[in-house]
Amino acid sequence: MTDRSTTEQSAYLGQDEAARLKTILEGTRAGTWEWNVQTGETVFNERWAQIIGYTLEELQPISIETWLKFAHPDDLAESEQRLQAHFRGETDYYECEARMRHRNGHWVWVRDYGRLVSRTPEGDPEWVSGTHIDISAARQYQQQLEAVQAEQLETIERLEKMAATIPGVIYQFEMQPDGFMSFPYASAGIERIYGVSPEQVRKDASLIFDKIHPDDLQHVRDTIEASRASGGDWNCEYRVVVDGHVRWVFGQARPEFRDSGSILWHGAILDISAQKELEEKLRQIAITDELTGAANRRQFMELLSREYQRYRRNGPSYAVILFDFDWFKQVNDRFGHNAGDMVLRETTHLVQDSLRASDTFARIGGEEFAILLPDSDQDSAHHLAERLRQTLSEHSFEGPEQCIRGSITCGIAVSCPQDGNAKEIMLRADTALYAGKAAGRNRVMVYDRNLAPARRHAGD
Ligand SMILES: Nc1nc2c(ncn2[C@@H]2O[C@H](COP(=O)(O)OP(=O)(O)OP(=O)(O)O)[C@@H](O)[C@H]2O)c(=O)[nH]1
Repeated sequence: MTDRSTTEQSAYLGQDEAARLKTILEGTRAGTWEWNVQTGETVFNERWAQIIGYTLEELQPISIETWLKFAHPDDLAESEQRLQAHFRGETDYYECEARMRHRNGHWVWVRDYGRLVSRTPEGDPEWVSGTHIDISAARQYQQQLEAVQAEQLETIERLEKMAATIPGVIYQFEMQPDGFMSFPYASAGIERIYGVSPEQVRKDASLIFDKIHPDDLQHVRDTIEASRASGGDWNCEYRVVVDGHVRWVFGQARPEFRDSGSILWHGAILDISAQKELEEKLRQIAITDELTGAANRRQFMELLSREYQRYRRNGPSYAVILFDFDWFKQVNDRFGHNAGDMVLRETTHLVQDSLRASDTFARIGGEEFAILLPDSDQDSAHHLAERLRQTLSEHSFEGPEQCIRGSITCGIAVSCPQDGNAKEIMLRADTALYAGKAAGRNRVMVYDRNLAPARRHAGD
């Protein structure tokens, strides 16, 4: 401490208490007022006048009317009410916020504190004293803050409304360094997708993971881990099961690596069940024969190709049965095309009833069918073909007017290590079928290298 400040300190402490209190008050920049309720006598300090842009001198003569003249009329009623409550002893202090007209015409907000300091011998309020503190800057700041908050609220409401229109959920998903996961934000749509509320998962994401289809859970975890490790977007299609109801969803999110060490993904999960359903319908249409509902040639060749690849990788042998209606042209000619269609449809049902789930049955041409028998040899294929031939030759196809009887000829071929592609087995089965037709029809013929080559190229 310097000599000078020591001297100042001694001078300050040397003052009497009233003078020191005055110094303290001046330091707070508070306007002071004292008012005799009974006589109307009023005393303000210089600061009181300064707050509204005047000197005390300019406001003379001072009375309670001075306050009433400068205070905002709308605030006076409230002020009066609080003052009376204090006089009645209901409050320890009188406290009020009010506007006062500044010399320049604008309003200044003051916080008005006061206290009754004496009563008349009859007990009526006498002297009241208090302070005015200029809170305009704080009020302005408060108003700006409220405006910003209102704007933020409006933005959130707007986003919530937009979020409600999408078939899914907008969210933030957070992973802590210790692996703990939560959804700090999730739009209301999370209820529709996962059957849980945003509040339920705000602190803990495990409820969501419980709803992911068990077959897809690892995939979801792996893709999240890949996004965490690479910093790339998370993209994932998976199933969600809520109350036994399966729903397909597509999730996409971008990770943000935070200073705290946690990762915050911002993204959306959309319900794509309808799209998946449509995709599945289109896929079914693309692989199904329209007339019979059996697989079509494209699907048959696709599955045959997979079986061939499996066989090449030391998989089990497989067999193909091709069969063709005998004299089908005559069926059409005698009974009409619709009756011919009915025979093809009914044949499909009869054959499908005789197959294993792993077998594939397809209509690969007009009245030509093919059966792919995985994990089968020549004997089992022959046995099945013979059974089908017999079933169909004994069957009466009930037409609108008369019963139709018919027969089929089958050609059989089995997988062969020398096959260079999936089509070769089809050529051999076709050669066997052609030989069966040539030998009189209504029979099963197994491929033999001594048979005459096929009349056409099955599988092309
Ligand atoms: N009703 C119906 N007939 C079809 C369909 N596709 C092909 N056909 C008929 O099947 C017949 C096949 O005749 P062909 O190839 O001469 O054979 P086929 O009369 O069965 O004689 P083989 O096979 O030699 O015993 C033709 O009359 C075709 O019009 C179909 O989708 N519906």
